[in-house]
Amino acid sequence: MAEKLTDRAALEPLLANGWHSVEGRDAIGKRFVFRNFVEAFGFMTRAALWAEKLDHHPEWSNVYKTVDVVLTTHDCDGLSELDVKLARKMDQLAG
Ligand SMILES: C[C@H](O)[C@H](O)[C@H]1CNC2=NC(N)=NC(=O)C2=N1
Repeated sequence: MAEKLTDRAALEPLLANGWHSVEGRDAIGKRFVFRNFVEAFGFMTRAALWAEKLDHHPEWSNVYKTVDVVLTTHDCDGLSELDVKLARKMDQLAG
Protein backbone atom coordinates (compact mmCIF):
# COMPACT_ATOMS: atom_id res chain seq x y z
CA MET A 1 0.00 0.00 0.00
CA ALA A 2 1.45 3.37 -1.02
CA GLU A 3 1.96 6.10 1.55
CA LYS A 4 1.28 9.79 1.06
CA LEU A 5 4.24 11.86 -0.08
CA THR A 6 5.70 13.64 2.95
CA ASP A 7 8.74 15.04 1.12
CA ARG A 8 6.93 17.69 -0.93
CA ALA A 9 10.29 19.09 -2.09
CA ALA A 10 10.47 16.05 -4.38
CA LEU A 11 7.78 17.75 -6.48
CA GLU A 12 9.81 20.88 -7.16
CA PRO A 13 11.86 19.58 -10.12
CA LEU A 14 8.66 18.28 -11.71
CA LEU A 15 6.81 21.57 -11.20
CA ALA A 16 9.80 23.30 -12.83
CA ASN A 17 9.50 20.94 -15.79
CA GLY A 18 5.93 21.45 -16.97
CA TRP A 19 3.97 19.60 -14.29
CA HIS A 20 1.31 21.53 -12.38
CA SER A 21 -0.78 20.94 -9.29
CA VAL A 22 -4.30 19.90 -10.21
CA GLU A 23 -6.84 22.24 -8.69
CA GLY A 24 -8.92 20.71 -5.94
CA ARG A 25 -6.99 17.44 -5.83
CA ASP A 26 -3.73 16.17 -4.40
CA ALA A 27 -2.52 15.37 -7.92
CA ILE A 28 -0.14 16.62 -10.58
CA GLY A 29 -0.79 16.97 -14.29
CA LYS A 30 1.07 17.66 -17.49
CA ARG A 31 0.16 18.14 -21.15
CA PHE A 32 2.54 16.39 -23.54
CA VAL A 33 2.39 17.58 -27.14
CA PHE A 34 4.10 15.47 -29.81
CA ARG A 35 4.69 15.95 -33.53
CA ASN A 36 1.92 13.61 -34.57
CA PHE A 37 -0.45 10.88 -33.42
CA VAL A 38 2.06 8.05 -33.90
CA GLU A 39 4.55 9.72 -31.55
CA ALA A 40 1.84 10.46 -28.99
CA PHE A 41 0.58 6.90 -29.08
CA GLY A 42 4.12 5.51 -29.00
CA PHE A 43 4.69 7.50 -25.80
CA MET A 44 1.49 6.12 -24.31
CA THR A 45 2.49 2.58 -25.21
CA ARG A 46 5.90 2.88 -23.58
CA ALA A 47 4.46 4.67 -20.54
CA ALA A 48 1.77 1.97 -20.21
CA LEU A 49 4.46 -0.73 -19.96
CA TRP A 50 6.19 1.26 -17.20
CA ALA A 51 2.87 1.80 -15.45
CA GLU A 52 2.38 -1.96 -15.37
CA LYS A 53 5.93 -2.53 -14.15
CA LEU A 54 5.45 0.02 -11.34
CA ASP A 55 1.88 -1.18 -10.73
CA HIS A 56 0.91 2.47 -10.88
CA HIS A 57 -1.41 3.79 -13.53
CA PRO A 58 -2.04 7.25 -14.95
CA GLU A 59 -5.32 9.01 -15.58
CA TRP A 60 -4.84 10.26 -19.10
CA SER A 61 -6.49 11.19 -22.37
CA ASN A 62 -5.30 11.58 -25.91
CA VAL A 63 -6.52 13.84 -28.69
CA TYR A 64 -4.47 13.52 -31.89
CA LYS A 65 -0.92 14.51 -30.88
CA THR A 66 -1.72 15.69 -27.35
CA VAL A 67 -1.65 13.51 -24.22
CA ASP A 68 -3.04 14.97 -20.98
CA VAL A 69 -1.81 13.15 -17.90
CA VAL A 70 -2.94 13.33 -14.27
CA LEU A 71 -1.04 11.40 -11.61
CA THR A 72 -2.31 10.59 -8.15
CA THR A 73 -2.43 7.52 -5.94
CA HIS A 74 -5.91 6.20 -5.40
CA ASP A 75 -4.78 3.84 -2.61
CA CYS A 76 -3.73 6.75 -0.37
CA ASP A 77 -6.05 9.36 -1.87
CA GLY A 78 -3.19 11.70 -2.78
CA LEU A 79 0.33 11.97 -4.13
CA SER A 80 2.87 9.28 -3.29
CA GLU A 81 6.45 8.49 -4.26
CA LEU A 82 5.03 6.39 -7.11
CA ASP A 83 3.60 9.50 -8.77
CA VAL A 84 7.01 11.15 -8.63
CA LYS A 85 8.60 8.03 -10.14
CA LEU A 86 6.08 7.73 -12.94
CA ALA A 87 6.23 11.46 -13.71
CA ARG A 88 10.04 11.29 -14.02
CA LYS A 89 9.79 8.23 -16.23
CA MET A 90 7.20 9.91 -18.47
CA ASP A 91 9.47 12.96 -18.87
CA GLN A 92 12.32 10.62 -19.88
CA LEU A 93 10.13 8.74 -22.36
CA ALA A 94 8.83 11.95 -23.91
CA GLY A 95 12.44 12.99 -24.49
C1 LIG B 1 -3.91 -3.66 -6.48
C2 LIG B 1 -3.06 -2.65 -7.20
O1 LIG B 1 -1.73 -2.75 -6.77
C3 LIG B 1 -3.53 -1.24 -6.92
O2 LIG B 1 -4.91 -1.14 -7.19
C4 LIG B 1 -2.75 -0.19 -7.66
C5 LIG B 1 -2.88 -0.24 -9.17
N1 LIG B 1 -2.57 1.02 -9.81
C6 LIG B 1 -2.72 2.19 -9.17
N2 LIG B 1 -2.57 3.36 -9.81
C7 LIG B 1 -2.78 4.52 -9.20
N3 LIG B 1 -2.63 5.65 -9.88
N4 LIG B 1 -3.12 4.56 -7.91
C8 LIG B 1 -3.29 3.46 -7.18
O3 LIG B 1 -3.60 3.54 -5.99
C9 LIG B 1 -3.06 2.21 -7.81
N5 LIG B 1 -3.16 1.08 -7.15
